[in-house]
Amino acid sequence: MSVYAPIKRKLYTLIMPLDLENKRILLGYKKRGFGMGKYNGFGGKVEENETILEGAIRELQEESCIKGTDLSYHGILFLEAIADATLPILEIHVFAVTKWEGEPAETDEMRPEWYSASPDYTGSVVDEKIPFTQMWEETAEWLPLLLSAYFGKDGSPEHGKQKQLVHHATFGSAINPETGLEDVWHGMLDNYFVWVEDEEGIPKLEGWESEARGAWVEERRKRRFGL
Ligand SMILES: Nc1nc2c([nH]c(=O)n2[C@H]2C[C@H](O)[C@@H](COP(=O)(O)OP(=O)(O)OP(=O)(O)O)O2)c(=O)[nH]1
Repeated sequence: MSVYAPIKRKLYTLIMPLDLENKRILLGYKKRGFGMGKYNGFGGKVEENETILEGAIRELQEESCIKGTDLSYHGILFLEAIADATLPILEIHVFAVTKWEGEPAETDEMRPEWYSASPDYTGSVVDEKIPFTQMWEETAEWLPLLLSAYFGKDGSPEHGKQKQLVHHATFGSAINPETGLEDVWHGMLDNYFVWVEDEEGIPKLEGWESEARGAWVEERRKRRFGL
């Protein structure tokens, strides 16, 4: 009989700078550490003495040298490496930043690069120049939808800003193409994705307290793993 034990969550931020005027997204090429060799937004661990929003603004500045002045909240990624049950679930809070001070510049950790987010964006990853195959696997599930909400045929900055997502993905371990090594954060298995307007009635995430987020993850895990 399995014994159900709630697992810990570790808080991260992930910020996607969007240039609304030129219809571009800024991605960072990670030069070292966790996720080395991949493209992603900017972000990192939330520290004890700061809010999630403060953490987002700090990490954005540390990694890309821009100071965000207009951030929109876009929900949560819950990522779970089931090959190693001792690891915490990554709870990653996603933001877009559409106004900032300063210019993006390379840091020790990240090399920022602009990619076109075409106005004809269809939500398909095919034929897009954004390097989805060199990003974390699950990003291809939600980033096209977010870009489509801002830049797609029916998209607009106002429409984009209203979108929030909940994405719960599990990974079973696979080769990390960037390192060539087996990695528990690869090999996506289950992949549950909703926009918050979804009929499942997810509460507006900004108002979610930590306990409510924890309870939501535990409920999803119980349903999935029958624990
Ligand atoms: N989209 C996506 N983002 C991820 C995944 N895993 C993962 O850590 N991230 C994001 C969350 C953070 O924005 C970033 C990792 O942050 P980090 O390890 O560089 O954190 P940090 O800057 O605080 O770390 P450090 O200075 O102590 O090395 O990558 C994933 O599977 N998918």
